[in-house]
Amino acid sequence: MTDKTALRAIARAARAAFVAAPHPPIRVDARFVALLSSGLVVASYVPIGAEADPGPLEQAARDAGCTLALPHVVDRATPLRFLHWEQDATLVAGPFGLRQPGDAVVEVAPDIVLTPLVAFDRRLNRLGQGAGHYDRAFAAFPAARRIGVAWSAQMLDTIPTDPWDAPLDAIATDCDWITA
Ligand SMILES: Nc1nc2c(c(=O)[nH]1)N(C=O)[C@@H](CNc1ccc(C(=O)N[C@@H](CCC(=O)O)C(=O)O)cc1)CN2
Ligand SMILES: Nc1ncnc2c1ncn2[C@@H]1O[C@H](COP(=O)(O)OP(=O)(O)OP(=O)(O)O)[C@@H](O)[C@H]1O
Repeated sequence: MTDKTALRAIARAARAAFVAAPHPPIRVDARFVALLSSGLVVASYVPIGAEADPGPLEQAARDAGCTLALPHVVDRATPLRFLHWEQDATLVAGPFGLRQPGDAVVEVAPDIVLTPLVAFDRRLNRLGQGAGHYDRAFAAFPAARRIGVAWSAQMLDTIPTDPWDAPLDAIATDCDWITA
């Protein structure tokens, strides 16, 4: 646990330095587009701080006729819910500086989860915020494809894993599409 905390600090510093300089957007790999089809529910996220902007992947999903969703968070302890994200819908302020759909918006089950990362490694292990929101979401939707989204600078050599950690299926960065 302490290990993960120290690695988060390293990766957040690398991420902040990366976005402080000019950088390309997240790449849309043809292998991501190949996963998309009309009617699939793709959960994305609204980036905060120096997080990677998943916008290009969202656009590809909308172009393919997918339905978009966003996580809705109440606090650290409460599992997140994925709510329908109508294009141009008004988002409301949530905890942690997040923008999210209002809590009355319809809940959906994601087929693909675009997952914000604090850090990742080549073996598709990830570090998030440490509140367990995505760990619990992956347990709740085991059939959903887990796609990490991060800047290339957030890659670490090795991320330690705990029994509850599910590896990602793929990671989209500004320069790579990483799979097993
Ligand atoms: N953009 C985005 N949306 C997201 C997440 C995320 O990581 N990023 N989540 C991921 O689970 C969920 C929200 N859960 C969160 C849990 C804890 C913190 C948190 O502790 N934030 C720190 C700042 C960390 C930083 O600078 O990177 C804080 O508020 O002190 C944030 C979000 C769902 N939505
Ligand atoms: N299925 C689950 N149900 C309840 N709690 C869980 C579950 N999976 C993980 N947790 C808890 O969530 C926390 C996750 O901590 P960890 O440091 O691994 O987060 P993380 O890897 O940064 O991932 P996340 O993005 O999900 O926060 C741990 O306290 C763990 O006990």
